[in-house]
Amino acid sequence: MAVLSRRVRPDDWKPVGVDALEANALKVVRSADNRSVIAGPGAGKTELLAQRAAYLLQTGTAPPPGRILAISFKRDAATNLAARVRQRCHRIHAGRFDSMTFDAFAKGLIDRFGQALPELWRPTPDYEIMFPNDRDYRDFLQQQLGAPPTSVGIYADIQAITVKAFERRHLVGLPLPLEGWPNPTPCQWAADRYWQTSLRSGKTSGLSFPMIGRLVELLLRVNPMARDALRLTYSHLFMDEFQDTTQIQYDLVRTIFLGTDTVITAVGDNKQQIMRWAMAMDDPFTAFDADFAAKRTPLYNNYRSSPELVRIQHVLAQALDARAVAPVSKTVGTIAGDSCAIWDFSTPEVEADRLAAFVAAEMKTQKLGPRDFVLLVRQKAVDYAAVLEPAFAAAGIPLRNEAGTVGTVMLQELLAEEASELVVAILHLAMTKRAGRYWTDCQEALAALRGVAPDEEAAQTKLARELDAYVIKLSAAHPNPPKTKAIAQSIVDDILAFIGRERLIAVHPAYGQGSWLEKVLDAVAVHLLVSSADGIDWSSALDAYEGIHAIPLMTIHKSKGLEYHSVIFVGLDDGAWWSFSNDQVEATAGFFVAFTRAKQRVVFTYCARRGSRTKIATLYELLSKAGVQSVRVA
Ligand SMILES: Nc1ncnc2c1ncn2[C@@H]1O[C@H](COP(=O)(O)OP(=O)(O)OP(=O)(O)O)[C@@H](O)[C@H]1O
Repeated sequence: MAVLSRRVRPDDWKPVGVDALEANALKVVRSADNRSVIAGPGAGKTELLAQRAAYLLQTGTAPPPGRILAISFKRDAATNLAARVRQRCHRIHAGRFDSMTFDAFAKGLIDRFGQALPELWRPTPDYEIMFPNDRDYRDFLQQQLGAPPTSVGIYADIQAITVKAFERRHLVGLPLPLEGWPNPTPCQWAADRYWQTSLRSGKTSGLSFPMIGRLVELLLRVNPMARDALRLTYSHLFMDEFQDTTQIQYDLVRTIFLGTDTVITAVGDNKQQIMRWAMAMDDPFTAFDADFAAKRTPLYNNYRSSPELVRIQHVLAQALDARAVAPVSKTVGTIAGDSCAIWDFSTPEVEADRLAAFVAAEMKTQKLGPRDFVLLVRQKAVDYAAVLEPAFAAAGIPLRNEAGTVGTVMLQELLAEEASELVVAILHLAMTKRAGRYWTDCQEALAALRGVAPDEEAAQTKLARELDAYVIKLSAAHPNPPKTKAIAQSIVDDILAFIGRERLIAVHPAYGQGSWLEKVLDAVAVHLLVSSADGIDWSSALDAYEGIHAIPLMTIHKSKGLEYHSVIFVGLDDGAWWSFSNDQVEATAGFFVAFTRAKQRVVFTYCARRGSRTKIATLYELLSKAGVQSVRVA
């Protein structure tokens, strides 16, 4: 698609890369006020943000040196949005679009300004990121804490604090008091002890992401210079998947941007709210509309799914929101036969064989690739992978558990890490034929790392020569993919030395903190070695690294924001949905998210050996109401 580097008059601007936007989407793209966009799956919410970025940058409505900040919840959602903007905008424009996760945004701020926090709340500069779980909180409350001072309360008061309430209500539930809690209640005393232990008990502080969010909010509340710097930097703020915003994140946005000229666009879908367990607010849109005087704008189209799937989706949507409006599918149905069915199997092994055969046949007859399919499960993907993987391998389709870990890093996260992307791009350029696309990627990434602007021609040419010389040397040194961990490690180290460790850290501050860069680089080497097995050539090894020829297996949570031709949901049974009755709304929302990832087909599988279907009878009733049939397959 053609991208513009010159400025366009707002009246002449046209959507880039799509034929048209629906009327309301276009209004939001061109809006100069705060907007909340609540719309169903596939309505083009993320696309709307990409188009709005193009509009603001190409028309000069967001003039330089101002920048646009886009905050997403998941790493791959942030990378996906950045990629859509890069496709639609000239790199001079796309360079002013910062797309990151909430956690990365908060962490970047604490890394830059954290030492300006008052001593009581100041972490050590080399703090570690912690992921405490219920057991850790229970240990702290019941084993480590002991009795409070008599002025605060008695031991029984501490014992009465539930683990769930401790984190979400007391530890990070409210903005932090600058001077600490003057007359603490037993709960506040316990929270204070946890904070002080985390900040100061070891050589380095240990902080969870919610704690970092609270510290940043405090930092910006009491440090007007840092706050003003952000307000001046960002003329526009986008928030994707806003339904999953936590109170911590919302308070942070409010502290930075409330009452400023920064124009905010928040998009999301309440029916896809599946993060309440992770402290998502009950109704962030209503709070946002009230605080920021945001104008709510609905969207009515569905650009992802076929008319038949949109019809079934609407039955599910109404179970979550009785007032849901039926969306209009803008996609043509392309498959013969049922768009959705429940397939019953006698055993998980038979199920795996039949699914593998089905996918292999569909790939052949419909000319689909393995990445047009996804195997979704509710949780414990590893257990399902153990049965599914051999069956798919036997059918010639590698299966990849995206939630699996490489070293200490989750595979899905590793692939979105800048360090991993850079190493792979340089390897493609050095080791494979027809690597033109990687040339541009490498040149742009290196220019960004070295601070070379796109219009500095002499510096760009020098960089191109250096890159050229380096890839020739690298390919001569390693004609074949690595056969040992030591060689894999030495390739990664060599590339890092060329890129410049310090430069990488300067541009991506997360790598300068703790041992994260080492963990990522180790995972890159391990994954490179695993992908190079069987003496294959570089091109196949790099394809295996990126999983290009593998069918992905993932949980519903990991599938948010993604889309596939066919979704195969394995295990629609009480076993997988054991907690259904605890939070029926959130579980149904999860079911809705899974269903709505499909463009053309959804298959649910059931196998009695994994559980019955009485606890989740409501889900079966919904499917039946939508006319979905159960079929006994084998
Ligand atoms: N105006 C449009 N014209 C054509 N295709 C579009 C348009 N808007 C979005 N799409 C396509 O429709 C699909 C869904 O869009 P997008 O991912 O932006 O939806 P979403 O509302 O963010 O979905 P979800 O909430 O389910 O993640 C994508 O493949 C996107 O490229």
